[in-house]
Amino acid sequence: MESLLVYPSAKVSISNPSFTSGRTILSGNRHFGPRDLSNSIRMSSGFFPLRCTNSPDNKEISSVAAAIYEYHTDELINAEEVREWESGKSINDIYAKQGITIRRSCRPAPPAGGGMIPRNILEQIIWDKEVEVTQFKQRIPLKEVDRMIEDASPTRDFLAALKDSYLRTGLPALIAEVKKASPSRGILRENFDPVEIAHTYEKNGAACLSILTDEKYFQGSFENLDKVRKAGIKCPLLCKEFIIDLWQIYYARAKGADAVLLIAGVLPDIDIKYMLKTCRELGLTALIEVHNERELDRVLKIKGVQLIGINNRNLENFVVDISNTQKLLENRIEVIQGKDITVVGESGLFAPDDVKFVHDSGVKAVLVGESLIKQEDPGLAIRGLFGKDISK
Ligand SMILES: O=C(O)c1ccccc1NCC(=O)[C@H](O)[C@H](O)COP(=O)(O)O
Repeated sequence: MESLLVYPSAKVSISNPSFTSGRTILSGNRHFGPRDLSNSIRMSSGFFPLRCTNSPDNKEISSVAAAIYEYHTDELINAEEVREWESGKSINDIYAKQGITIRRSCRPAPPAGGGMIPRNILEQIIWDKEVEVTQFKQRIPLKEVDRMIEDASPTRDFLAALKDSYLRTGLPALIAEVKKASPSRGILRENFDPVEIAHTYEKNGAACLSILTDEKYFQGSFENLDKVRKAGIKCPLLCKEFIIDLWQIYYARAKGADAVLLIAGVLPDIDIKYMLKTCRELGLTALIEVHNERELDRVLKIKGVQLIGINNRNLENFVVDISNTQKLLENRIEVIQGKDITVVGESGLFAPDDVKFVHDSGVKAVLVGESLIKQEDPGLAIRGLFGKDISK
């Protein structure tokens, strides 16, 4: 059965049996915009096979398309990005207008002429992710992921766990990161047992855990996420991944995630909106990460955002500066509090003074990897980071 390739903000195409963000639409296929869809799709019930009456060969399309179609609220259909895409503007031009400097390579079907060279490590990671996700989707189509989700246990409330911990300790709630390696620091821990680390983090007061799933750059895996989830850990789990496609969100849910990371420096507003909606439907919390004022202001305009992470690390050049959290919150804390948004301070936190500094700036949670994972007992290291035992 052929499937409908759908990109939320844009064109759809009948081509191969998976759905993808439309940037990988293959040449030679006929493209449809959301308005075509609204006239042509007969929905059965929500998530199930449909018939696309204006497809070239009137084939059944995937259930995913139904889910995506449902998302075409008026707001999204009329979004400026959709109009721009339909009028032929390139996805990277649309991104650039929102201040997104990370381009898409549209691999594994490169644009005619090719020749794009990544401008920085984050761009390289995203381009590799485009290929990886395409391969993953061929191996495990969404229908299969859907079946896996049916067997998965219910999600736990990531945001509530952060809020409870903050109320209990009066200190920023800890999201402790299970991270073996990183592009900026190389191997952080040789003797890496994700389940053992997760247990010691939980025992020593972490409210939630962040599990790296990227293999190439962080030596993480979805298997680690699955293992930690099945090891009796009660803390809610963040799937720390470079998400560029809805499939990854479904897969994260199937593998035991309670929350996913959405990076505003990589995703345009319309993707963030779709992905937030998908997260809500799957019972997942979305942690939306920003690094600069422009990204934060974009995200603050999106309805339904509850959790924002301010990354002190510039992912394009690895420079870490914890005053970034203060700089971004300085003039926005009232707006943020008014919307009841919880802010997480991310990266570069090593000592109680660092935690106090970001707390004073307005964060109610922190995401910490390196300074814990490098210690012999990463759980005990939590006491050093907070200057006290936060488990009681
Ligand atoms: O950590 C990196 O080198 C890195 C490089 C490129 C993209 C993302 C990267 N890290 C993700 C994170 O921001 C951190 O894992 C997280 O905030 C924890 O930071 P830290 O406590 O400094 O390990």
